[in-house]
Amino acid sequence: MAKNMNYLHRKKLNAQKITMLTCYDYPTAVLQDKAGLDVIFVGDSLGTNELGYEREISVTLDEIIHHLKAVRRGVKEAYLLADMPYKTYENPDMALVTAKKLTLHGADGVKLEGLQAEIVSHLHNNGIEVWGHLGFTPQHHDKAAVQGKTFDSAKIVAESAISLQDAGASMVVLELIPEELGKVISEKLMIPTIGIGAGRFTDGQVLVVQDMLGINPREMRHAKNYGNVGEMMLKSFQAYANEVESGAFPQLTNVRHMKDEEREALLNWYS
Ligand SMILES: Nc1nc(=O)c2c([nH]1)NC[C@@H]1CN(c3ccc(C(=O)N[C@@H](CCC(=O)O)C(=O)O)cc3)CN21
Ligand SMILES: CC(C)C(=O)C(=O)O
Ligand SMILES: [Mg+2]
Repeated sequence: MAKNMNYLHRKKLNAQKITMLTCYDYPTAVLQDKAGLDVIFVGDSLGTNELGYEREISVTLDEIIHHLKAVRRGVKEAYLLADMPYKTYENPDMALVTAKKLTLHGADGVKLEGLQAEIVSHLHNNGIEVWGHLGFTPQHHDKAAVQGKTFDSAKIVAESAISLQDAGASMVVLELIPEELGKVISEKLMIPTIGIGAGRFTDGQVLVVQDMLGINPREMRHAKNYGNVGEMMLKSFQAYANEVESGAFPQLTNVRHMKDEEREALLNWYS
């Protein structure tokens, strides 16, 4: 049976870690689903990692939906989450229109950034599963920096997480915060926390797929490279180009031939 919110909450109760990755295309979705990932996530990091924009705020709702539909076709078991893009949840009504479009196109839940308790409760009251996102939030912060390093700022993040839970959020993502704060919030909340650069003690982890595959050349402290896929792609592209130029590809095994009489007819017609 496909994974639902109940499954994710039960994992926290059983002290089992929740696994999550971003995903922006069909073939990657098929592989992540086959690998048994719990949550497959069409984030607005689509913009910077897949579409080549400078910032996440350039991503439109139509672009998220375009990729969400492709990912949906590949996901059978995992929970499918989609980000609400920048400026698409400015008030409760607009947020509900956006969230309904995303769920209509296959999202099991939607995620939004910041302490938006009124919007979270409106979506929750309308049957939408809402994920919060606190700490460093790319839609509101220009430059990546760890949030909640002082007691006062940490308390604000922790209290915001509690407010999101009280407003009806089902899950909360914690991005770029000290490990101590990630631990405190995860212990305090009933709902599961998913960390990215938030230390070892959150209820689950998420990474951007290009970072963990080694496609993104940028080294980031919070990420880990699990396979030099970027290097494999580069080598494959170079080998292909070299073989086409040298005539080594294609070979006899790659081609198809006509039946004798058809070939004869073609050559007769040609000459
Ligand atoms: N490729 C990619 N990976 C991510 O993890 C990611 C995205 N894109 N886009 C959306 C957000 C933005 N995130 C980011 C963006 C930048 C840093 C970064 O510059 N980190 C610095 C250290 C920052 C600090 O410690 O203050 C680093 O060197 O790791 C981290 C997370 C996480 N998310
Ligand atoms: C970094 C994660 C949490 C995210 O929001 C995204 O990839 O868009
Ligand atoms: Mg995002």
